[in-house]
Amino acid sequence: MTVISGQQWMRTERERRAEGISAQRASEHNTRIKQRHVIGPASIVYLTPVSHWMKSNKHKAPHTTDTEFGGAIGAACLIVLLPLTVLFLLSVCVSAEGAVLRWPPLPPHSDLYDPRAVFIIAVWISAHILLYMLPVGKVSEGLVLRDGSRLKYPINGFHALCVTTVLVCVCVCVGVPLALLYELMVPLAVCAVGVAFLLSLYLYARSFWAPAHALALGGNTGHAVYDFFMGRELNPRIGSFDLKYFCELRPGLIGWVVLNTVMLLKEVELRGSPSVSMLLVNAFQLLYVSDALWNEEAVLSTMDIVHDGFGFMLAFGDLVWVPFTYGLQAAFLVSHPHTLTPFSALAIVLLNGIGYYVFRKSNSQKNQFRRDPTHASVRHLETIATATGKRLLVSGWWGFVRHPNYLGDLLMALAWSLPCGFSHILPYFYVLYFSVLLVHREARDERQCRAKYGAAWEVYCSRVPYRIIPYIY
Ligand SMILES: NC(=O)C1=CN([C@@H]2O[C@H](COP(=O)(O)OP(=O)(O)OC[C@H]3O[C@@H](n4cnc5c(N)ncnc54)[C@H](OP(=O)(O)O)[C@@H]3O)[C@@H](O)[C@H]2O)C=CC1
Ligand SMILES: CC(C)CCC[C@@H](C)[C@H]1CC=C2C3=C(CC[C@@]21C)[C@@]1(C)CC[C@H](O)C(C)(C)[C@@H]1CC3
Repeated sequence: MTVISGQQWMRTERERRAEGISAQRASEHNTRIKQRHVIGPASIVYLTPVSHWMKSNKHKAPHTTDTEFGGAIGAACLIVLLPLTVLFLLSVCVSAEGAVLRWPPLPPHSDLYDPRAVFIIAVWISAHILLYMLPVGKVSEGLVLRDGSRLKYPINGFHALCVTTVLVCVCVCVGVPLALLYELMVPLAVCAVGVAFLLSLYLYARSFWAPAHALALGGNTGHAVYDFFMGRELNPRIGSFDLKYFCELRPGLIGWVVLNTVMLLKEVELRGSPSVSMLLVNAFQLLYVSDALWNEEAVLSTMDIVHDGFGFMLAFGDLVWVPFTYGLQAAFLVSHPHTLTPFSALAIVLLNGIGYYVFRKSNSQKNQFRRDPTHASVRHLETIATATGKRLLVSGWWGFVRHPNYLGDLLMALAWSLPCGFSHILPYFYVLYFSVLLVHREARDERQCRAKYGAAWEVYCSRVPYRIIPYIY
């Protein structure tokens, strides 16, 4: 066991910086507040293996003891069930007779694989690797890592989206039959699942060569299946190419809107013109993806980049789950047309607009506050001091609920489903899954913040009692 002075964790962030201790390590110092046993007025004993490792042995790999998703058994089930879920949802979506409780016939073996799908996925990923490596846009630094270093990231995702949009427009103008991809949805998804598995195996294998400080604190239990799922290495890179950052925002997210366009083209091919519902789903989701890429730098401080290892969960999430399930509404509308009244279309646009406003304003307010708390747009806001030296906002958006950005995101999710009507639950899959994801994510973040900020977090919770939905949750 390691014993440190009781005052050590109370130092301000500036003092720690002066001593060359990273912000992340500083916050980990405070994480220990929760885990300490005071055995005398000025001494603290750390009990968890992770904190013990951090303090006493920088060169040994972390050993994770807290597991999520039901541990190794839960992870094993998810590794099998998630790809099956994607195939099931796609099969139901593209079949006009299919329903959640009336399964369409399973696609024959031969329909699962198509060499054209392999070619398309290979070209798609290669093109985005090239676009990522183009020396355009600025280069930003990520948060400080455990070893005190900061990684550099290219901020050119929006360029990649623009180039892709131009290429898609050119293809449409010169008559490339993009609508054909609709028929290839299942083999494309199967191929993407293959890529996610291969990538995760590579990530798992290479993590054994990574230095201890490069491992994520959450994915190192020593149990192969669990660690494969959660990811052992935090920021795996080949040279300066960051695999996690690349996958998080490029092939999957941009692939999602391209597949939406394919659905729109297919609808035009079948019915002569796009429906209002299809146009709304396409426009809303394009806005969401454009926003993510326009604000690409903000992703560098998300939980996924800062905290989570890169394993099957994120590889599959980024490369399969996002492109093939987030746009189910558009796929659904191709085989289940739905006509909206002008009034309901207007109401849905309004709902998406409100959701987007809350999502963007709250995310920007926090990002601005974290970057520069003295900036004119945030300096008037009321805050609480914490022992880490960082402050917590208690007015403005973050004084409304503890996760206003999740609330906005959920309102948008609902607006993406409503254009499909109420005949089927399938278009509501995203909003249902997303509610579960955000409630789980909120609980994870809450745990981390409580450990990081201790008493200050309790004060924040009493000042802002609702997590996501005012007066409800
Ligand atoms: N479409 C999708 O599938 C998904 C979308 N998202 C979206 O991504 C966005 C980012 O979400 P996520 O990364 O989960 O987390 P958040 O952007 O909500 O960030 C949480 C962090 O914000 C800081 N924070 C919390 N409360 C305060 C406060 N009162 N004042 C100042 N800082 C505070 C804390 O970090 P610290 O104090 O260390 O700065 C906390 O850890 C959200 O809009 C979410 O909806 C997320 C997941 C999936
Ligand atoms: C397959 C599992 C059950 C769940 C996998 C979860 C992932 C799909 C999501 C985890 C966090 C994500 C984020 C976005 C997309 C979904 C995943 C990868 C995000 C890029 C979407 C666009 C937003 O504007 C954002 C804030 C940039 C998001 C960041 C988190």
